[in-house]
Amino acid sequence: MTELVAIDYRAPNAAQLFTESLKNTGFGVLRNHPLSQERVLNLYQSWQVFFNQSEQAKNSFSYKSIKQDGFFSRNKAESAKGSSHRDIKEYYHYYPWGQCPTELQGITQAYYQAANSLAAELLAWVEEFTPLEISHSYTQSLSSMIENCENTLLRILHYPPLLEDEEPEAIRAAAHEDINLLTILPAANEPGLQVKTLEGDWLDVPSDFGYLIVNIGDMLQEASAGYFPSTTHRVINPKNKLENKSRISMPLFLHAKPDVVLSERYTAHEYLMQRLKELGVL
Ligand SMILES: O=C(O)CCC(=O)C(=O)O
Ligand SMILES: [Fe+2]
Repeated sequence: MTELVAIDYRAPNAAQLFTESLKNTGFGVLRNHPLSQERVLNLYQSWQVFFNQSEQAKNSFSYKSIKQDGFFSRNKAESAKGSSHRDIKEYYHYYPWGQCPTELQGITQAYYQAANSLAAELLAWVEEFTPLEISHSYTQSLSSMIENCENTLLRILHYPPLLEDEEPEAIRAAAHEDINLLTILPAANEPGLQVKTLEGDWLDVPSDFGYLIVNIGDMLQEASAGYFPSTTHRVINPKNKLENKSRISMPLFLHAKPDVVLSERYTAHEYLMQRLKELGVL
């Protein structure tokens, strides 16, 4: 794999091309997809206003450890598994049942629903093009794993401009794999996302505005006995002063219902709890 090519969501063979890309690289990039750019841009701008507030104002939405909805300040941000530094970021975990600033509730919920429906459709594409010998071992259909799941999470991330008082080894998001089944992520407003190739090189993910980046998470890797690889990715720091701006991004993490049996080793709930402990946020 040397580059990721964007697939037209509306092409007749999109489902097949997309699933092949996920299988071969852990990532798929879609263009011409139904999540409106205008809506995404509006959310970036509105959440930037939220993040520009004082710590005190933001902390009135502080997350609660078990439920995990709400604001994670920079000094509570997760450290990637195996990393000894916190990522240089702050973020908000939005669930339709969770806390949300009133002025952001309407647009955020509308986006959550649209993104959740698209993610469900993409999971159905993956299911359709899973070889039978692999899908035989799914304990239930992929589509039924997510039905009415309340754990699907919209994370709104803000990576502030660097002040140069950060720990020297800390980066915006250290190398990690996502926990869930599938992640869908509109291109952020600034570059920085990189994916690790099978050969171990870091590759820039195309960040043209309007692209949708999709990746496999650990739960789908676990449920498919490794057939679909959960790919390592990271967000690097701005390369120079000119690039040293706020960066907003908005992944939706599609989750399996807690009681879904992923494999002989884990239910979705057991797996999630183990991973949250590793990230230092439980
Ligand atoms: O900010 C990004 O582009 C990616 C964020 C990410 O990988 C994550 O939050 O899991
Ligand atoms: Fe991630």
